[in-house]
Amino acid sequence: MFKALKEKLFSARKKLEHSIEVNTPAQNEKPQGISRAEQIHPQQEVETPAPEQVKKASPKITDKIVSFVRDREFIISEKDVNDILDELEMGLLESDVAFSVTEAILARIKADLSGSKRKIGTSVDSIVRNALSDALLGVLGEGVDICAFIREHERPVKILFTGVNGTGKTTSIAKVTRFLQKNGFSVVLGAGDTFRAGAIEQIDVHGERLGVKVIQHQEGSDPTAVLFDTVEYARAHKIDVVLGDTAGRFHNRANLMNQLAKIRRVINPDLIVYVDEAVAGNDAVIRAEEFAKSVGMDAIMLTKVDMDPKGGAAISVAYAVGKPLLFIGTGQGYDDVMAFNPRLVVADLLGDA
Ligand SMILES: Nc1nc2c(ncn2[C@@H]2O[C@H](COP(=O)(O)OP(=O)(O)OP(=O)(O)O)[C@@H](O)[C@H]2O)c(=O)[nH]1
Repeated sequence: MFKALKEKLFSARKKLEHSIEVNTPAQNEKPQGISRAEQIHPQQEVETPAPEQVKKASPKITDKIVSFVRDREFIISEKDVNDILDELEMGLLESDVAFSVTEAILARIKADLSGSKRKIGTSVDSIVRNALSDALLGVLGEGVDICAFIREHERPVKILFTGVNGTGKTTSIAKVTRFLQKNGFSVVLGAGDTFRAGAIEQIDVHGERLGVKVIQHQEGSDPTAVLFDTVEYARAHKIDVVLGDTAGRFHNRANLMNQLAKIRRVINPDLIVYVDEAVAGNDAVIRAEEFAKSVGMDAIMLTKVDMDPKGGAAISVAYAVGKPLLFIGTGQGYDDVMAFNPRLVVADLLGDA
């Protein structure tokens, strides 16, 4: 996942480490006797003992100087990081990370690194890695534990899927069904996309394969009525979760937008999940922003992450919209779905997974 983005982050990480390494004493240099004091950078205001004093120093004094040297701190200058951050900025933008998100990542790294202090003996690698990790987590947010969310809410929990046509919404509903089943929840599906020809049949096929009931009406019927019946069915059969399909829509289609407003009013969903595809890159982020402004959403699902080496949409969308990325689709099979866990994703991006 995110091969290109990983390479850019890796390159920036190594260059930052090198820059800090050459401008402050090397991490692996162990203070060796008294001569170590002489290696201290002259700007660091260390009172370097005169060589003759050092020669005469008792072992105890020598130990003290060595430990003093080891505990010295070196300030990492803005210069050490600036050039590399310019390069990282280009790399992030090329990977389709949104401009505002790129700026937020860079600002955080800069704030964390420049002016910070590095002690002799601390690893440059961990300083840089932590700065990148914090910056990425800052834009990815905390994520959502969907299973905990369902447990904490009154049943049935109503989750509505909406978004742009043709991005894999129906397949995603099937994948989430499988995910919830594996986590011990019962599911009923509502065929609320009554607008697109074939959509009802498509979700019906998924329902049959997954062994879940699909509530459906005629093509062209009122989706609110379908979803209302789905919620009633769930109540009557003590089903944990209602997953409601809705017609894919663009924010400029007034009739479909009004329909969605009606569904929200009547069904009162616990979560509205906006679905779009990661391969759309920055366009997906812009669409999500527009959708959030015009309709509103509670969480996001990005499909086709497996086909997107850049990773920009997945990194950007939660920050851009101010809502968590809930799931990512990672293939065409029912099991190809991951609950989005920012910490695991960052560990993977920085090569620690
Ligand atoms: N590689 C990959 N393909 C996916 C993923 N999610 C969906 N697809 C594929 O995308 C295609 C379209 O998915 P559908 O669920 O049929 O969506 P749609 O019919 O285009 O339209 P809507 O349901 O309205 O979004 C199908 O071939 C899916 O298998 C994913 O995460 N990765």
